[in-house]
Amino acid sequence: MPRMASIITVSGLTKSYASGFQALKGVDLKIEEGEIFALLGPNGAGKTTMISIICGNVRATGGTVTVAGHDIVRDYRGSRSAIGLVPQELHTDAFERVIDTVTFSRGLFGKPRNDAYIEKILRDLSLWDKRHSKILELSGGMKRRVMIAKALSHEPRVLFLDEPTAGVDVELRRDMWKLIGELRQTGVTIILTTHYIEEAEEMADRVGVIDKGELILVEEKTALMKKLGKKSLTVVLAEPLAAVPPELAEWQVTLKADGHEIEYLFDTQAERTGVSSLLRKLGDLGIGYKDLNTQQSSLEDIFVSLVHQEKVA
Ligand SMILES: Nc1ncnc2c1ncn2[C@@H]1O[C@H](COP(=O)(O)OP(=O)(O)OP(=O)(O)O)[C@@H](O)[C@H]1O
Repeated sequence: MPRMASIITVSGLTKSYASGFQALKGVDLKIEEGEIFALLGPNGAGKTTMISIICGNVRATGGTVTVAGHDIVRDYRGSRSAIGLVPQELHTDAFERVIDTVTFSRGLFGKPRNDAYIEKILRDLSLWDKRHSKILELSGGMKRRVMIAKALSHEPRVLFLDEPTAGVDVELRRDMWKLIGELRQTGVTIILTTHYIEEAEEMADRVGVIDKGELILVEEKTALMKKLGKKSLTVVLAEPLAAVPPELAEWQVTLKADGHEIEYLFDTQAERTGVSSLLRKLGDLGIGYKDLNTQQSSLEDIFVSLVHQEKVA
């Protein structure tokens, strides 16, 4: 990815709620203009807190944030007008018509009326034919599109999508992914929170993992998957084994499927993966096999092991 200017800079961000609970413990993060950044984390990790602070809906305890060069506290209006926020919950007046609610949203930011722009976003979001429909007449997917249209109505440079596909079916999720991909073509920077790892895997240029209020990792997605990617080799045995033979100790294999399969996890980046020596050893031991297959670990496996490591540490 070519180097781009940062559009959001978060420095030493902390948040303690009135209860004393520390939801953010000093987060530093730069978001580059034009990228799709996925913020991953388990429930309660602090994703919504962080987004709410950047968008000016929650006040930070410490640290600074700038959006498009505007400090979110000293220059709230400047930073807020650079941001479009698609919240988790759909809240919009059910009886209003699509075009009116989107036009009104733009007005809230004090932007002059621009019918051509509103038409463009409604067309981009496939809502133009529905522009005179009342929100309540729309399908769930269309309602989500209206929320995005509202968030884009004032021409923000950054779009936040908080759990854009929570609770939607697979088809609609794929639709949303396509749509988000198209939005990025318009140059808008997209930050999404998700706990569907597949979503990050599919969409993001970079991934940040937040856990217990700390950003434990920020990395380009492809580099991350390459670096931490593991493969598993499954050996389907001709005859089941009751236990792993001690001779296989150095490979750290596990028995699966009632002793019918051996699973071996290996590092794809290692010079010697140990696969061929393992198979040779099986031959030496007279352990026959019927089939072999390998599987690349997903971002999900990486995420689970990262968050798990944190818990153990
Ligand atoms: N107003 C509040 N007062 C006290 N604690 C809060 C408040 N809002 C959030 N928290 C706590 O802060 C932590 C982080 O919450 P946050 O909503 O940011 O997490 P999240 O990563 O967005 O999780 P989810 O995916 O469940 O939305 C949670 O433990 C939550 O209970």
